[in-house]
Amino acid sequence: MTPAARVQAAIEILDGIGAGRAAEQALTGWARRSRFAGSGDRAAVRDHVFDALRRRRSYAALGGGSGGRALMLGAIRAAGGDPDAVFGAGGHAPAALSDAERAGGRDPRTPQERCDMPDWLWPRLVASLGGEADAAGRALQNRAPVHLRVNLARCDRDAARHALADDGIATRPHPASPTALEVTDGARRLRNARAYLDGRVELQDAASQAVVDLLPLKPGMRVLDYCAGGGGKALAMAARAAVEIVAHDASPDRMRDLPARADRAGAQITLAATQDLAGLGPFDLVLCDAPCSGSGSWRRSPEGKWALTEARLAELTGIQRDILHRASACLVPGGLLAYATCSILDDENAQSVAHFLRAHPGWRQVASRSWPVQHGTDGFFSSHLTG
Ligand SMILES: C[S@@+](CC[C@H](N)C(=O)[O-])C[C@H]1O[C@@H](n2cnc3c(N)ncnc32)[C@H](O)[C@@H]1O
Repeated sequence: MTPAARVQAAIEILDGIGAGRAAEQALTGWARRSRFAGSGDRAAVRDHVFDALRRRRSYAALGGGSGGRALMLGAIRAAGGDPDAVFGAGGHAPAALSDAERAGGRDPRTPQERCDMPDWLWPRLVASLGGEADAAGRALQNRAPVHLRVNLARCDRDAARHALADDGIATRPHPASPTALEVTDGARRLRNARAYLDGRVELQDAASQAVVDLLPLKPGMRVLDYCAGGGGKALAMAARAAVEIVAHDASPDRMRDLPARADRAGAQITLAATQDLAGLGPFDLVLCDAPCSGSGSWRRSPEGKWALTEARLAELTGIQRDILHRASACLVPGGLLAYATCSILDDENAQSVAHFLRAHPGWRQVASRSWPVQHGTDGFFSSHLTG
């Protein structure tokens, strides 16, 4: 496909997303209809689409509209390119620009437009991050790096780097965690790399790894991963210390791949349904990697930025408070309750913790840390509580 034909494909996919289709679904539908597209084409079209979703607001301002054509016109203008080299370039290129399209568009005006944030959310971001809100918003406009966790139960970081290099994947150590690598070249080869297939490395953001590094895990401890999901943190805990891990999730289906992942990593993890928790406890440590807005990972899932509403945020904080309350009942006296989110919003972080402490006299926070998204990882928060 020519570069202009890739832009036309992105326009069609963005129009599908604008009509209500999920981004992945719209991309898969296009790929099925476009057997002529090679892997390089598919990757380039995907990048166009996700770049436009991350920067939907500023591209819409620059392109003079919210449809696929306007967003891609905005993208070209934002990059300082020549729209006429793409629109009307012939073949499968987008049709030539109309006079109205040529005359339309303007620079983004407000900080929230420049940072691609919804209006309602901007004051909350400023309240959460103060002068860093702008930097965080701008960080979320860019693609996320690919981070790996080295499974130290299997090999050390240097050995993993060499094994990956043998399969054409270049990495460098990431400062956020002693287990973290950042892929600098060859990320698309990862799925077939031997070190990935045999469990020496896992895909995991460096801040996610750092959240686990902070847990005071000791051999023999009984640990509950209360919101285990796919089990990324449960696997990281298992690799760090000989602890007994029980994984739980309100939607057990989310844990369906965990047994195979644990096998691959050489880890032992017991899956538990909610009704079994009382019989399996109490635990020395309970990790609540709570459901949240995902605002710290909107580089990876940019649709979430535009889908979040005030009502949904309020619902999420309610769920987080309920989880903290329930999880605290699973601990031995004096055990550690570790709360984490991949959110950069105070509402879900310090405020959810403050609410728990107000409702549970005798409990106190013994540690708290944030990983700002503008420092090269997903935005993350963690708090350690004990009662
Ligand atoms: C942030 S994700 C967990 C990610 C996972 N810990 C990892 O590292 O891969 C949050 C999980 O919480 C689960 N969840 C939502 N509400 C819950 C509840 N009330 N109790 C327990 N888990 C819940 C969701 O199903 C989701 O899988």
